Amino acid sequence: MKHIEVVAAIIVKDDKYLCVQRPWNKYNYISEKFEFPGGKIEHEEPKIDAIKREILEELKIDINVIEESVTVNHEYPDFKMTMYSFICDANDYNFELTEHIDYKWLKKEELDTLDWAAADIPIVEKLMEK
Ligand SMILES: Nc1nc2c([nH]c(=O)n2[C@H]2C[C@H](O)[C@@H](COP(=O)(O)OP(=O)(O)OP(=O)(O)O)O2)c(=O)[nH]1
Repeated sequence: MKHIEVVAAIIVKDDKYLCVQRPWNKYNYISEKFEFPGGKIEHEEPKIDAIKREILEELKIDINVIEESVTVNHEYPDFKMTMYSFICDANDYNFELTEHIDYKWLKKEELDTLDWAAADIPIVEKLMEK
């Protein structure tokens, strides 16, 4: 089974977390689900470079990586993934959605109100217990 490595940014602003909604996808289990912005690591790319690159591409903002958070290993029906998550902030939060269809800034106790991609559940749980 295909194995992908993904980086995800947990972007924090005033104690709220940026949650973004994926567009429609042929895999119904990730289609229109909420996630943390990010994407696949390129060949031999350092993880910090990957997350900064993905957020610049997806949201058009420059983020600061504060610390690494949970690493999730998850198996979907069609592929396996390892996802590295990072707590991040930004100097300018004026982002543009270039790929996602919606976003929400939520307080930690509100995070479980969204329909998350299954791989994100361990990250959400960790944030909620902070
Ligand atoms: N970025 C991100 N991807 C996630 C999360 N949760 C989750 O299951 N995924 C899955 C969805 C996708 O199958 C995969 C990330 O791939 P992607 O398609 O967003 O990555 P990419 O931007 O590099 O896309 P592409 O170049 O292949 O179009 O990881 C998450 O919180 N953030």
